Amino acid sequence: MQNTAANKRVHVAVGVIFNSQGQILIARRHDDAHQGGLWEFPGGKVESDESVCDALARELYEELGINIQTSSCKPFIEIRHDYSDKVVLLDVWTVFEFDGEASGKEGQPLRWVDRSQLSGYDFPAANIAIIDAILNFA
Ligand SMILES: Nc1nc2c([nH]c(=O)n2[C@@H]2O[C@H](COP(=O)(O)OP(=O)(O)OP(=O)(O)O)[C@@H](O)[C@H]2O)c(=O)[nH]1
Ligand SMILES: [Mg+2]
Repeated sequence: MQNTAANKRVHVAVGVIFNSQGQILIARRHDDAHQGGLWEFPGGKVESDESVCDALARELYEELGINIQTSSCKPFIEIRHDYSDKVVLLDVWTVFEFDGEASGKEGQPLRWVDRSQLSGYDFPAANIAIIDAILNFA
């Protein structure tokens, strides 16, 4: 099989996590990661044996040390984006309830920000549509 962007498509579970003050959690991607140095909403790749919500719960525990109930993730938006080196399907969910205090388990910087502050951070191109949806979210 050719090593094209199309067969490198990755399905990603992404969480827009709100705290009790309505702030949203963002994390800075490692410099050497794909889209490194940019800010992201936490999450990661869905494994073949997982539901998207199970994948999100696993990734949020691994990356942040928080626990979510799968009943507390709600579908928000799906974004397909073609980077020159890979195609991603970002399956974005909101999370309003979690246990524990988020910390950067992989050494990544974290910030809780008001949604009006999101425009002050650099995100991967696929995230523009996610941020628009957050700004229009009731
Ligand atoms: N988690 C996350 N990934 C994003 C966002 N926006 C975006 O384009 N991506 C892309 O989605 C892909 C997968 O995300 P990831 O790197 O978090 O995957 P992962 O946690 O499983 O990482 P790993 O490969 O180190 O195991 C990356 O190519 C990344 O550039 C976002 O807001 N959050
Ligand atoms: Mg990740």
